[in-house]
Amino acid sequence: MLLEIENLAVEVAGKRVLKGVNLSIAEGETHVLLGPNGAGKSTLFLTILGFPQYDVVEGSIKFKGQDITNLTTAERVQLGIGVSFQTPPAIRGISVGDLLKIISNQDVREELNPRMKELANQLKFSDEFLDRDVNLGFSGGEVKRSEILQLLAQMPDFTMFDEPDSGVDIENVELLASEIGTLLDKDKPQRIRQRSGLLITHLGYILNFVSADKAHVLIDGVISCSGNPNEILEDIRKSGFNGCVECAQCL
Ligand SMILES: Nc1ncnc2c1ncn2[C@@H]1O[C@H](COP(=O)(O)OP(=O)(O)OP(=O)(O)O)[C@@H](O)[C@H]1O
Repeated sequence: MLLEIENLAVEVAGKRVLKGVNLSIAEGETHVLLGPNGAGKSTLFLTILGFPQYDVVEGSIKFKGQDITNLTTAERVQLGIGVSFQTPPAIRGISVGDLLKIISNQDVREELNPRMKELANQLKFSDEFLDRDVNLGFSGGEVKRSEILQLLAQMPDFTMFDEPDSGVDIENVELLASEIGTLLDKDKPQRIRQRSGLLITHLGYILNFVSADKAHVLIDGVISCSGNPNEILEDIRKSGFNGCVECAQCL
């Protein structure tokens, strides 16, 4: 298993948000995390990433067989974990181009390397755009495309995407989905895929363009059910999260 989460309980600002989450993701797999507002989806992401305000009070997180529960965020990123944030902060004084150089271990005094320039072009970013401060005054779509560009500079083994399609128009969703496919080895046959991912989506629109192996529904801090993404989404579209709430009560 690439990622193994066992009985994870997490408190934020003194409130227990995750109440015993179990989740395993194998190499080459893409999983989807569904659930109503406030269920704890982003909390799970930020705990996997090791943000200090998310206090693990029970359970463990293993990555590539190593217990990472007490590692810093920087150590986890070095091990190969990446994230596309739902609403990333603006960074004054650091340009997108400089950030890309830092992520891809390039000297910031040098020209951005041709591979990154080409990726920036693919994501519809001009040279002038690369000189702008990260996320400062960016449109919703530009923020999302910039997050994906940073991930392409990093190429993590495991990537979490928090609502990658929210606030993005149809044309740009297709573009983003194609790059997300690159980050998840979708251009390779399933048996030789190595990169894995976990995707939060509310409406499931992105799944029309990015295939997923398994979905999980998080209700009030526990995973109430797991299974085929299309079947689970269809149930939720028909009857909302009511069925999942009943399942959660049986756990
Ligand atoms: N830093 C924080 N301080 C206080 N409460 C927090 C903090 N972070 C999360 N919470 C609370 O934890 C609960 C879960 O929030 P979280 O953002 O993880 O939910 P979510 O499932 O991602 O929701 P959404 O679908 O609306 O994005 C919410 O009640 C939220 O208010």
